[in-house]
Amino acid sequence: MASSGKTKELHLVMFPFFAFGHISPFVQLSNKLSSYPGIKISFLAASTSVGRIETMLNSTASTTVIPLTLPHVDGLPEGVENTSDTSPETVELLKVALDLMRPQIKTLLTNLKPNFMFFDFAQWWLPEIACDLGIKTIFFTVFTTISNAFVTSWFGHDTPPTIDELKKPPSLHPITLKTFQARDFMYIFMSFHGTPSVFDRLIKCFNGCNALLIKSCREMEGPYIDYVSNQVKKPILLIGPVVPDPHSGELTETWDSWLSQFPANSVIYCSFGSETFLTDDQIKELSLGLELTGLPFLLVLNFPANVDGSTELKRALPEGFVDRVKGKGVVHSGWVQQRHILEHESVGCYVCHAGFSSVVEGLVNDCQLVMIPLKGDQFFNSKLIALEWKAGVEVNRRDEDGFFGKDDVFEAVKSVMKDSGKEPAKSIRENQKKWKEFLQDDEIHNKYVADFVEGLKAL
Ligand SMILES: O=c1ccn([C@@H]2O[C@H](COP(=O)(O)OP(=O)(O)O[C@H]3O[C@H](CO)[C@@H](O)[C@H](O)[C@H]3O)[C@@H](O)[C@H]2O)c(=O)[nH]1
Repeated sequence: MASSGKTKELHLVMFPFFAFGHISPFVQLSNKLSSYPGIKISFLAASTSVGRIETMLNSTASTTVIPLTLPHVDGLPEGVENTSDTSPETVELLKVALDLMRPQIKTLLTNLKPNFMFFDFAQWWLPEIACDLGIKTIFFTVFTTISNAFVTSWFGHDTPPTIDELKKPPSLHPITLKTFQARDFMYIFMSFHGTPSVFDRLIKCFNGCNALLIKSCREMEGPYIDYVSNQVKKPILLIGPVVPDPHSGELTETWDSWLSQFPANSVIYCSFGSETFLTDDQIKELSLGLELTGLPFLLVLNFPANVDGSTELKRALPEGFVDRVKGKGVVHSGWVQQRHILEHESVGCYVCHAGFSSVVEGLVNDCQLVMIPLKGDQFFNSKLIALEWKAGVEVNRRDEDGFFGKDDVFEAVKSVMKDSGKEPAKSIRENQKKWKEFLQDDEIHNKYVADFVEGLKAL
């Protein structure tokens, strides 16, 4: 092991799945830990993502990004090494490539000899090779504990749960899922290209790791942490809320001057993160709903990598919409400086997909959250925020297919943005403030990190 010598250095290897929604939390974890004395980090990444990851990591001498070579997989175009470069048809092939990397990772670990390997949900084979090499493994789940509680509800089932069972997960009682949400979850039990399903990967990760690391804390998700702990029967380490470090740089002049024309807290920022795409119907209803509110808005809509964003926008937006909202609403496709935008004083409402980093960024910037969760963990994040923390609202959807209409969007925005002195807006704002304070409390963060490092050393 590398920790010999007087410094008692801990060498950690980070290995997220090839998706920025996964890479970002691993980067945030690395940034929290790299400033801790005696910690050295090696960050494994597909070679085409290295440059971007290096810009996200705090530049300390103790963190190194190590490029990986993805093997050739029939059907996966050369150079496609991240979910952001794939199409829905090829996305599962990234897991095929990942599974073929076992020998490469084994050689790398043999040379690096780290103390701990932090790995992601897809690398089900990792604990086995690490164990052979005497390296301890930490399964770092990038999802909220409520999402993990849902998944672990089905531990011990011989057959996949039915839609009706999925709608009433024992771990979430009394919270239930709608039919369209339960149907979406059938995905995790499906196998593609002969590789293990997400559920089978998760079981192997939970069972094989030495400990589970969750980016949450008792204050945020106490009962779910207890539930997961009971289900997985492994030590659980908590790193606390992973709130991104203060960002650097300024908001570009174009967006700054556009937003600055409007009164404080009046603009709706609407976006769906890095890998969530809306259907044509959803785009239509959402844009008409934003128009109905009468508030200024910045709507960001993205599309899979294999289609042209501006062509898709022209096709999907309602006829005449862009002209009608000119001066008050703007639609954009592509990456934006989300944290700078949410921080802008004119922005007061964030309509989003409930990706967890995004909701945290909304809460700490005093934006009222209106959530339209579209897949997977987003459904649970939204329930946590809207039903347990009561710090935001979810747009009403039809049970069977998840349809929402323009009026549903309008009503949800209205409920948090109009009459802020009346219920429910009043208590939602109070709760948002309470969570903002908690999420920004450095003392709590530092204590969690210190306890986590001690917990790691004790393993
Ligand atoms: O144009 C953009 C889009 C995103 N971001 C940033 O990207 C991050 C997105 O984070 P989040 O909303 O948590 O994740 P996504 O990458 O959108 O979502 C994926 O990953 C999350 C887990 O990390 C899951 O909760 C989601 O379901 C999954 O879609 C945030 O820091 C945003 O500020 C930008 O800066 N600009």
